[in-house]
Amino acid sequence: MLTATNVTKRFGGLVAVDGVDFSIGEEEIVGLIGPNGAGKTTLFNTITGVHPPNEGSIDFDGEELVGKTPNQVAQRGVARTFQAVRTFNESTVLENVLTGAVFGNSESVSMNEAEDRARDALEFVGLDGLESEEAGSLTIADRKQLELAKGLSAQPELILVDEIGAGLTPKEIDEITQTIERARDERGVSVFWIEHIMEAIMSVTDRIIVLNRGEKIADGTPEEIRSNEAVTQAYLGEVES
Ligand SMILES: Nc1ncnc2c1ncn2[C@@H]1O[C@H](COP(=O)(O)OP(=O)(O)OP(=O)(O)O)[C@@H](O)[C@H]1O
Repeated sequence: MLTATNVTKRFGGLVAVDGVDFSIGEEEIVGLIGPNGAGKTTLFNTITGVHPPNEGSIDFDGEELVGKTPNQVAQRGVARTFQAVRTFNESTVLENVLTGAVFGNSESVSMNEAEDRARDALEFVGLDGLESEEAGSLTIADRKQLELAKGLSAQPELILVDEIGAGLTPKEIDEITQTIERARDERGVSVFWIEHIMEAIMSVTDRIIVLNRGEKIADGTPEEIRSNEAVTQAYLGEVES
């Protein structure tokens, strides 16, 4: 579905992402981990057109994403949730999801259809009944589910999830993990997921990609990553520095 080749992103003299190759398959949940500053968010930004790579290509179902604007990438079927929750707090829960349903779809969607998709996404994440609440009044956990609903309302083929577990209790992390797994199982969505909370990412991913200082240092099943020497060293380096 998505095949990235030699993706490189520089900021001045800093190579934030350095010649990275990876792929995401149909209905696959792939984790993206690595110490702080490893280049994870930058890699997401290269996919979504926010920071196009200086080199490399990103093929999505036979189409080149490099050169497309963030809007075009979204409309092509790649949704994204953000690390810092970006809800419009004064707007209602339904209005928040409507923005995803209207702007994320490639075909032009009527307002009625957008509202149906938004309500459906809210039901999917368990926020039905809260449509008229102000988004700012939701708990952190519910605001994270709302972020997922915004992404899913665009009916994407791939959703990029950025550190959705931060600040949640173990039970809430479990719930959000289940929503992500159901998105794959029931809606056929592929997931590329940055997460620092290892238990969450180890439990549901098919594969994990590890970045360190911009380079891909491992790509394998959770079991393989757990016992990978280079990965252990990268995280130890982080603790020591
Ligand atoms: N817009 C930017 N301009 C300049 N440097 C940047 C920019 N965005 C990121 N960087 C640098 O690129 C490197 C990779 O940062 P990035 O945010 O991608 O890492 P990360 O793995 O997502 O880290 P974290 O886990 O802390 O979120 C860092 O050294 C960072 O300072």
